[in-house]
Amino acid sequence: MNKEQNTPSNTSKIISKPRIISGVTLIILSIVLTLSFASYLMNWKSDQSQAGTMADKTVQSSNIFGKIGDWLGNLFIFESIGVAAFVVAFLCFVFGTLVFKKNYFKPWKTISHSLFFICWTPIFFGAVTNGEGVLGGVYGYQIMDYLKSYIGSVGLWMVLLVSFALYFVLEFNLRPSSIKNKLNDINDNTFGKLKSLMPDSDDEFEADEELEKEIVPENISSKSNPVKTDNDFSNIKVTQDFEPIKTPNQTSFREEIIEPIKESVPEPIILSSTPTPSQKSVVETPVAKTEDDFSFNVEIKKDEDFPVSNEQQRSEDLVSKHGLYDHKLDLAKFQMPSIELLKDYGNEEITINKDELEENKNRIVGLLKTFNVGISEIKATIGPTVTLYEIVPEAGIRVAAIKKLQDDIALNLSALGIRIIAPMPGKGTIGIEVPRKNPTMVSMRSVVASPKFQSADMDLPIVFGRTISNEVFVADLAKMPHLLMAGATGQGKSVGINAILTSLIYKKHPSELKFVMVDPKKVELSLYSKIERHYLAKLPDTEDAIITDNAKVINTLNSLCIEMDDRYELLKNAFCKNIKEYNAKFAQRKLNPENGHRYLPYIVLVVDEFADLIMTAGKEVEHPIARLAQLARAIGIHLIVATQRPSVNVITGMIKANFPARVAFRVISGVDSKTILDSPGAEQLVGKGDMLYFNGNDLTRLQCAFVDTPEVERIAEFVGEQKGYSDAYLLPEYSGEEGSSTVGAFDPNEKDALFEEGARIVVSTQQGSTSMLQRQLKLGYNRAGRIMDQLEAAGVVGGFNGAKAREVLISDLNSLERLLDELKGR
Ligand SMILES: Nc1ncnc2c1ncn2[C@@H]1O[C@H](COP(=O)(O)OP(=O)(O)OP(=O)(O)O)[C@@H](O)[C@H]1O
Repeated sequence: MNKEQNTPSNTSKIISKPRIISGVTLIILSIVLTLSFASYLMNWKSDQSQAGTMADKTVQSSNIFGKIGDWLGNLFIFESIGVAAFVVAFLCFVFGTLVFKKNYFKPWKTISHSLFFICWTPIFFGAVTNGEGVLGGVYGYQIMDYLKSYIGSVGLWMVLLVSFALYFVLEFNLRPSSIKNKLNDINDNTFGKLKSLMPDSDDEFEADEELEKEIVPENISSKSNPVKTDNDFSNIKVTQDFEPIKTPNQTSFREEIIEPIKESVPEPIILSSTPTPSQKSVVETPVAKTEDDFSFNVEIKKDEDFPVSNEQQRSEDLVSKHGLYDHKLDLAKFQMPSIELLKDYGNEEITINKDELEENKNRIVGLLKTFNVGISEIKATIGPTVTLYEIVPEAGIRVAAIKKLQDDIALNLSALGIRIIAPMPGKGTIGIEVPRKNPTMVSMRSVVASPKFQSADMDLPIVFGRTISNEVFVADLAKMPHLLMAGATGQGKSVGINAILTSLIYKKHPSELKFVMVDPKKVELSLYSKIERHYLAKLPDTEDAIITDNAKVINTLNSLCIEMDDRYELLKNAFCKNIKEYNAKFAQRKLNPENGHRYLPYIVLVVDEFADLIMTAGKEVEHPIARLAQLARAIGIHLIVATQRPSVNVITGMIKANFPARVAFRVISGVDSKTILDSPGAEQLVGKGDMLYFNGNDLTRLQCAFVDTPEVERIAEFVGEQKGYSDAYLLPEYSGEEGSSTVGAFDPNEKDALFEEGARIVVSTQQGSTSMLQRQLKLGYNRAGRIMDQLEAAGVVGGFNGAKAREVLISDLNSLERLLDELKGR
């Protein structure tokens, strides 16, 4: 079963009948065995002579359980493992309690301890008794005899002692440091106490009796601090697990305490004549007694003085036993894709075409001169697609004057893709980006292999490509936190999406990341179906993880909203602010899976063609997308929404406001560029992956890395062929909401109370718009949508029309009133 996907909900505490029966049976059996064994040990000599007389009624057994008890004792103790048979009885008891779901015992730990004693004790008693009596049983005697014949008595004892010592070291994970600390503790607790009660023989100062009386309780009070702490902890559980709490200062802690007291002895100064209980747990620094004869204590509380909560203790125990939780464990052998799967497109060195550079420079300088713009300096930076010419204008020339010349310069340079950046942010220059005649392709392989990406310490690193100064550009999707992509057809959008997905797959283990893929074009993302059981998420009971049907998108988006709400609940219960903190806490075993806690992978929703969705499903898609975009960043759900048509009815204000990070490939018009980037420029790009990235503040021109379909296919195959989870990551179930389905016939009984009022508003304004109804009637979207559907069923408005308002079928209020009367009569 896929651990990751199956969140244990609250385990039922109701115990089934068969469990009760088996639990009681095991516990009774353990009692019978214990009593039989004990009784057998007391009477075995007499009872053994009656062996084989089970059927003979005249023969009596002295065992408390009669012949059966006798038989059990004989079988387990004499013929098998001697006194270690009690361990078997104990195991029955342990399993009995486990069946009742009582975790008094840790099953594996108990079994391993028991097995050791079942093996070791008979041999030990075999060696001690030299086979006499029943303490070692036949097994103990024979093994002991066998070992003795090979390694002699000394060897046998050495084996027994060494194995016992090894058992302790391994079972209790003893280390020299912890043993030393333990010994120190014992030393301090016993000798230390005594010592503190005795006058120091080295001390030259001879304390008079009265003074000693005052010092003694003080010494105890100071020194009792560690002792007290130990006792406190031992109430919970004394193992080396507490070492982290004890070790830091305990030894030095005591030294610190003893020192000042010793020093204080020669002077007639007393710490505190009446120590209060609270003073026992603090470090006390004596300060010289003043003339006024009152004592003055300085307290510095140490970490170990504060009680450790049960929760914290539990998680520390778990971590020391099992280590941190490893979310990769389910797919521990999973291999991240190698760089070799990406195609090497050969030399990507940028070649300098001096003639082209010189020519462009002369043109720019000449042109600016004709417009009376003098230049004091010009510098060129060559990138993969464009060359950036940075101009330092002569003193007194206004930037706006140069900006106005943008079109003239472009015309003069007879090239597309001129972008003027005036002024260059952070520099006192004006930038002119001119596309190169022979651009250099940026391969995915080169950017993935770059140290910048390899060493990127980000939650969801994405390598987009290279900047115009040929620098690899890496951004963190988790920080964006959602990305809106637009670009006219054939300008590199799909390649861009593949570059993003590839970057994430190269950096994230399947346990850390899941994609929800929406592909209305049906072919763009189909390659990723191979990685369904590794990286994809889907709704339960759906066949394909990649969603191509718009109706299913609505369910998936709503399901993601439920997942978001669930995750917020988990974060709230765990007192965490974001997914990172939550997962860290989970790894430290501070969150109990029995309370629904689980490791949360990031979820990235990729929508390849958003326009198509908005056109067919309108608000039903817009609302959950906006909701996710507004709220989902903290809980690790990030959206990547791409569209060919960046028009305002696709990228609505609500969507735009929630997607601060945007990518624009070449678009058709300046208006489209403004819609996506809030500024012109994207219409000037040269296509083929030439893009602008806007992160809310800066606009960066990039050449997107190129990753071809066969490369993606190879990566998907490489991942898909490896062992995956049993299924895709399952999103919460979502059964469609009312109003989202098809509209049936008008039912007057189900008519909304505001139906008539709504109808009048629609007819009087001649607008079949749900949001208008929402505003006018001050309703929630769902109710307004329901009224609109009833209006449709009643024939007041036409059918759903994408993002557009519905057609109003009734032209005036008189006709409407007639219709309403008619409906009432039905
Ligand atoms: N980063 C790039 N580097 C080089 N060439 C590219 C790059 N991106 C795209 N191209 C070229 O442009 C072509 C079209 O790219 P792509 O399929 O990504 O366009 P698109 O915007 O997704 O188009 P559509 O919306 O119609 O699917 C590619 O086949 C490729 O030849």
